[in-house]
Amino acid sequence: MDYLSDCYWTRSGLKCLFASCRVIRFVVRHVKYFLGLRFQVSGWEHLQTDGPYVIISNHQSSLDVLGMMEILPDRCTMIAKKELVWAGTVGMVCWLGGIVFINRQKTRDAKNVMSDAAKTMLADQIRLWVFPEGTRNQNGGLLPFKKGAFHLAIQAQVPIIPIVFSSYSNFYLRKEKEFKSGTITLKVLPKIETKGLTADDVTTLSEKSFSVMHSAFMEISSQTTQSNGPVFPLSAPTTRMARDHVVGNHANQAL
Ligand SMILES: CCCCCCCCCCCCCCC(=O)SCCNC(=O)CCNC(=O)[C@H](O)C(C)(C)COP(=O)(O)OP(=O)(O)OC[C@H]1O[C@@H](n2cnc3c(N)ncnc32)[C@H](O)[C@@H]1OP(=O)(O)O
Ligand SMILES: CCCCCCCC/C=C\CCCCCCCC(=O)OC[C@@H](O)COP(=O)(O)O
Repeated sequence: MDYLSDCYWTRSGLKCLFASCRVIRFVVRHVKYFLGLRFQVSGWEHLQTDGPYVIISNHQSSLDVLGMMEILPDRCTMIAKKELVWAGTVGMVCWLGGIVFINRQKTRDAKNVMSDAAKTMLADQIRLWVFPEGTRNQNGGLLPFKKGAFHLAIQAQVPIIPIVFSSYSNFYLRKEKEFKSGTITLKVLPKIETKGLTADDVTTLSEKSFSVMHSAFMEISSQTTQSNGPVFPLSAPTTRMARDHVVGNHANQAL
C-alpha cells in the first residue's frame, strides 16, 4: 500500500515514484565497478535526520550521480534543468524518479516551481537535492551559489544538509578527455537550521553554506588527491593490470 500510495501524482503535480528512486539508486550504484571508482563517505550521522530537508552539494560532472546514489536518503529526489527530460533513457528515468524540472532561462517560472516544491516537501515529507552552483563546474573550487535552494529551505522551514564531493581532477579531466580509476570522498556536513529565518536571511544563509562547503572541498580534495596517482587519456586502458603496464612503460621511458 505504501508503494502504491507513492506511485501516483500528488495534489501539487509532483510525481512521487520514490520507489523508483530506490530502484534507480540500486542500479546506478553498480556503475562504479565498471568505472573503477571507489567512494569514501564521512558524516553519515548528519543524514540521520527525520522529515524533509534540502541537500545541497557541489556539481562537477554527470559522475556526481554515482556519488548521489551512494548516499541518497529515502524519499529524496532532485531539482534538475528541464533539458534533461529530453535526454532519452536518462530523461525517462529522471521523470520516473519524480525529479523536479526547472527552466533556468525563466527565473520566474523556476521560482514558482520551487515554491510549489516547498509545499510538496512538507505535505509529502520529501527531501530535495539541489546543486546550488546551478551548473557543472570543474574549476578547482565552487562557483558562487544561486539562491533557489536557500529560498526553498526557508520557505519550507526545513534544515539544509550540505554535502561535498572531493575534486575529480586527480582522475577525470573532462576537457582533456582523461580518466582513470580513483577514489571520491563524500563529506556530509552538519545540518544548518532555517527555523525562524525569512527571505531577508537568504544571502547570509547562502554565504554561510558556501563557506563551510568551500572549506570542506579544499580539505577533502587535497587529502584525496594525494591518494590517487596520475590521470590517463580516456583512450588508455583503465584496468589495474593494464594501468600498471602503462605506468611501467612510462617508468621505463623516464629511465
Ligand atoms: C540510465 C541511468 C540513468 C540514471 C539517472 C539518474 C538520475 C539522476 C539525475 C540527477 C540530476 C542532476 C541534475 C543537475 C542539474 O540539472 S543542475 C541545474 C539545475 N539546478 C539548478 O539550477 C538549481 C540551482 N539554481 C537556482 O536555485 C536558481 O536560483 C534559480 C531558481 C534557477 C534562479 O536562477 P537565477 O535567476 O540565475 O539566479 P539567482 O539565484 O541569482 O536568483 C535571481 C533572483 O531570484 C531570487 N530567487 C531565486 N529563487 C527564488 C525562490 N525560490 N523564491 C523566491 N526568490 C527566489 C533570488 O533571491 C534573486 O533575487 P535577489 O537578487 O536576491 O533579489
Ligand atoms: C569517463 C567518465 C564518463 C562519465 C560517465 C558518467 C556515468 C554516470 C552514470 C549514470 C548516470 C547518468 C546520469 C546523467 C545525469 C546527468 C546530470 C547532469 O549532469 O546534468 C547536467 C546539469 O546538471 C547541468 O548542466 P550544465 O552543466 O549547465 O550543462
